[in-house]
Amino acid sequence: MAAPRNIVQPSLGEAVSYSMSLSPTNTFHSPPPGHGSFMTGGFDLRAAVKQLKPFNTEDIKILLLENVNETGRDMLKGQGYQVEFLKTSLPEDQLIEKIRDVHVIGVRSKTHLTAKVLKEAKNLLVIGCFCIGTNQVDLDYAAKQGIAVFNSPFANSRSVAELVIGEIISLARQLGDRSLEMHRGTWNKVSAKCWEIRGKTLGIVGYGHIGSQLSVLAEAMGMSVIYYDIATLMAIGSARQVPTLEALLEQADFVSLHVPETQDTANLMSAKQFECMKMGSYLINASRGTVVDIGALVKAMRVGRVAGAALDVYPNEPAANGDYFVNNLNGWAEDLRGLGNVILTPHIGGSTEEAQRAIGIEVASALVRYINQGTTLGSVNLPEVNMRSLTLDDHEHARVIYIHRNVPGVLRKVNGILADHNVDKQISDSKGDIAYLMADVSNIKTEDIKEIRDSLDALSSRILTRILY
Ligand SMILES: NC(=O)C1=CN([C@@H]2O[C@H](COP(=O)(O)OP(=O)(O)OC[C@H]3O[C@@H](n4cnc5c(N)ncnc54)[C@H](O)[C@@H]3O)[C@@H](O)[C@H]2O)C=CC1
Ligand SMILES: O=C(O)CCC(=O)C(=O)O
Repeated sequence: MAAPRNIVQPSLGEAVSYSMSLSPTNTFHSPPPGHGSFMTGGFDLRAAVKQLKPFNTEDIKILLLENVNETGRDMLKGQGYQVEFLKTSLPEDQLIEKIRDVHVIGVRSKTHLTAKVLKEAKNLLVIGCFCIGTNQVDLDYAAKQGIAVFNSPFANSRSVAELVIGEIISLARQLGDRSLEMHRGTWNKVSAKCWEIRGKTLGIVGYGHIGSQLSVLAEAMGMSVIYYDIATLMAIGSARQVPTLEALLEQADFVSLHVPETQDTANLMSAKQFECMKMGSYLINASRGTVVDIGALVKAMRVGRVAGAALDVYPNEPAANGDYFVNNLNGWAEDLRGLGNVILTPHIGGSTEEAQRAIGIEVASALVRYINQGTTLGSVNLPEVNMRSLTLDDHEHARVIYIHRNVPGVLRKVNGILADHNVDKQISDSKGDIAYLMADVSNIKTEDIKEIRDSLDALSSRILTRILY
């Protein structure tokens, strides 16, 4: 069982500001800040939001890794937080050194926030994954430490789907090879084994945000779409769900993978699955590197079972740009580089200006909301609890946030502590072993706040107490 953490609470001080500016040229495919429920957390605010404080905002230390977009950086800096920004990920030893000190960390897909790393993060309140995938974070461990995790669930989905459409055509026409040959000075005009994609069958594995978006685009290009998913999902357009992965592999000319990294998806495409694929079919993987057994893919390509592949993700990816796509990192790298009609990209599926700007804003907004207001709306590892913001009309109010182990009798004890105060509103929810309670208390004096905090901290169920006022 995780021990309760003692967050170093920054000193009492000035209120925080909720202002932010946006470039008028930005296009958003996620709801922008200030748009309906996005910033207000589902509530239509009629009165001015009260700026809550337990801290000087400049006491909040944020570490942003992996070149998080400037929209997100600016928004966090605009709050007055201390923001350190690095373009790359960090090796584990350096990450551990840095994470000891910070209240917030922002990462993308390459920074592994394992239990070993998070154990050292004594002050960490919240993690922002500026991407879709959250497999790089030990979500359970984080929850047990009371560390909230937020991501951006669909802001780069369209970018991935568009990349895949480009790759389907490129593989069918062997564009990568023709272009390489021309770069080397060779004119090689061929039509053998080059195809139109019209009328071909695309098999999508994982029909979530990206898979379903790809389905729409592929049908618009004249393809037939089938999909396999562990959930029964509504087909979009004329797409058709098939009952098994094998059924999909037997029918598809192009197979595109869009599943998350889980225990079940490790080596989802292995020797047995390649044998089920049609002779001369194509594979695209822009999900996670662990989903494909690449050694088995190389073999399937050498015997012509697979006529081309586009890979955007790899089991081991380097922390920074450079000459890293070699066997030291992944044992089969040279084999892949030697094969014809293989498109290799450095995990750029979500790397567009549009996606990165939208992700920056979406995740930074969630972080600001969590730090300043305590609402967990959109958290991937804590129960989602949302309460309307305190307004300027709410004098002498405090917002009590108590993250605790989900064990019997806690609410009775918490309500005992709050019993002599006027609890205006209270919400509690649980997710597995963890529960999150928020209560707005009125007619409260500064000395009451300390007493409430000390009493809550003394409960055996406590993971983390925060009081915003
Ligand atoms: N290459 C890149 O830059 C990017 C890669 N990704 C990756 O793509 C993945 C998918 O993204 P979304 O579509 O947004 O996720 P999503 O969560 O919306 O959809 C995933 C779908 O996969 C299904 N699924 C899960 N396990 C499965 C299994 N064993 N077999 C079949 N279906 C299974 C789920 O039921 C769900 O419908 C992400 O988890 C991430 O790892 C996401 C964005 C960018
Ligand atoms: O762009 C990135 O850093 C990661 C994209 C990705 O794989 C994701 O969003 O899950």
